[in-house]
Amino acid sequence: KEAAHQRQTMGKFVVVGGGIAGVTCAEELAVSFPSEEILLITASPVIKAVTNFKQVSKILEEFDVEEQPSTMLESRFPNIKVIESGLKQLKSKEHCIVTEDGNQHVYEKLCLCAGAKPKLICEGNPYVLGIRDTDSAQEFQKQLTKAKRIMIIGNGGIALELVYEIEGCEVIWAIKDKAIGNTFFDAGAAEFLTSKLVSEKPEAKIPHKRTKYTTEGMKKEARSKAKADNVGSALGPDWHEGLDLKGTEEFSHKVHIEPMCEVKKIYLQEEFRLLKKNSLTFPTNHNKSVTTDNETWPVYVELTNEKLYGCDFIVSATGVTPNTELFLHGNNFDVGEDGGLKVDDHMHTSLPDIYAAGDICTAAWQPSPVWQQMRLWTQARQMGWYAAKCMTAARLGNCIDMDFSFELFAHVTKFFNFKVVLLGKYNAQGLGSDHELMLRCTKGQEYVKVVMQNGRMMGAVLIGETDLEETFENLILNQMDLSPYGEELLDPNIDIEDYFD
Ligand SMILES: Cc1cc2nc3c(=O)[nH]c(=O)nc-3n(C[C@H](O)[C@H](O)[C@H](O)COP(=O)(O)OP(=O)(O)OC[C@H]3O[C@@H](n4cnc5c(N)ncnc54)[C@H](O)[C@@H]3O)c2cc1C
Ligand SMILES: NC(=O)C1=CN([C@@H]2O[C@H](COP(=O)(O)OP(=O)(O)OC[C@H]3O[C@@H](n4cnc5c(N)ncnc54)[C@H](OP(=O)(O)O)[C@@H]3O)[C@@H](O)[C@H]2O)C=CC1
Repeated sequence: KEAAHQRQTMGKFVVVGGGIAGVTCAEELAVSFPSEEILLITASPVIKAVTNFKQVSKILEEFDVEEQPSTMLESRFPNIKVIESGLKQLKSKEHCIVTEDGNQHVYEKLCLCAGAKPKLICEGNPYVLGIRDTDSAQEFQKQLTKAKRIMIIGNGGIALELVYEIEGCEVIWAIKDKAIGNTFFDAGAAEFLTSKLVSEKPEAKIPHKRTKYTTEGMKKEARSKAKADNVGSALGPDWHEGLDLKGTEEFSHKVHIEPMCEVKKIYLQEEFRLLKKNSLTFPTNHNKSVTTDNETWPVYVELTNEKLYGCDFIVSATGVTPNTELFLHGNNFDVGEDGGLKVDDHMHTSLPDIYAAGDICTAAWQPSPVWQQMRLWTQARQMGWYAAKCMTAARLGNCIDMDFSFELFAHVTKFFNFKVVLLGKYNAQGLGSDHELMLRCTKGQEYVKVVMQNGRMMGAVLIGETDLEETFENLILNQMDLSPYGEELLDPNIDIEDYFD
């Protein structure tokens, strides 16, 4: 009977997910097959579009991101049809998917781009927030306007951005490591940035790109549906620019770092009262000694260093888990250690005619020695584009080489108002002890680190306006023997661009 309600539609190329990976994939397929209908199925009422794309160098790229109603995508690409409905079931043996609206769609080739969700330190606690999409960011902002003190757990991208942006609220930042920003920096770079964190924030920020949210005209009920299902697309560059991240107090910046610890236990107010333990006040420069806090807080966090703090709420900025659960049901996908769908060097999963791209997938090919997967906006775009190219080649029976963007890891972003460029094995990941570091640092201005192995450049961290990215990108790509140049490589008096011209 249910089947009678289902309208069977035929689709050749079907893409699931309206984030940057899915949209890029659908766009590229639409260009390759202009006379075919490409189906984009997405649970969120808005899609993410890349605009103002700029190739900064061979591999480094910059772009703006716009959140747009799906009709805008359909008008730009008349052969893309967006279906605003969550995917309910994947029947890989039958080459068919079922959406929540009850319809079935038969695919010839399918690309799964359903992203990831925050990996929270504990599920179901109303005082533990994760940040992923526009709705969760707005919820965070709403809670922050009423907060005097919050706790941030995690030491990656989101935590780094938040501790710098939040004003008028005490922030206790608990990290597992000795130094801040372990996913992006070593201790040296962390020290360079920490000095910026403890000094005043500058009045004028450097101009930069921002995410625009053009949600006007979007159906209200559709947005609240996405919110209830927690399936919005991930935020991206400068996501916090549109949000006023201010607590209840008048001071600008108050961050206390608790290094080398994790969360031991979280207590709600009543549980804490029964515990009959003392919590601590916010440590300040003037008062580093341990003092009992007399305030009552909605939630308390006990750390593994035995310190106990009360706060208004906790942000769990502790990484992401790929959204694979639904697809694994009844389908025997190979899954990576991080929970992503394993893909080969053609973005193909272990199941016939199913591809995956972006945060949902785990790169399971033998990577170039200077590339690694990170769940980033840029990689989501590159993977979505390349997956479409591979799907096209498979349909036409053509061979296709791995895209050049996977030759070298390259990421440009901004932390603490500094431009940050990461290239190759920027933290000597996987290089063992057989490598050397060269450093150049001018406090408050720039930090340059290169990772060398056997005289070859393997990676670099460039913080500030160093203008070195293009040259270093080339040096890493061409693996030239740089031993004759020694320390001169970072000599600020030598114009390195001319040197290697
Ligand atoms: C706060 C924050 C800041 C970030 N900042 C940066 C940054 O500065 N630079 C950077 O490079 N990266 C950044 N990232 C990471 C970046 O946003 C992600 O890596 C990237 O957006 C992933 O894109 P995606 O298309 O794979 O997934 P997503 O953007 O998560 O999109 C997944 C899509 O799938 C849909 N979907 C999910 N389940 C279903 C289903 N069952 N049926 C149908 N559709 C479904 C969703 O609605 C969504 O449209 C940030 C992430 C966050 C959370
Ligand atoms: N500017 C940029 O490029 C930005 C990128 N992003 C991206 O968005 C995604 C989400 O960001 P985010 O959540 O910060 O994820 P990240 O993966 O960047 O960082 C997660 C952090 O949480 C730590 N962690 C993991 N589990 C625990 C735990 N149980 N207790 C304490 N710490 C823990 C990790 O440590 P360990 O590594 O030791 O496990 C790591 O420091 C990431 O893919 C990130 O790359 C986000 C913001 C900005």
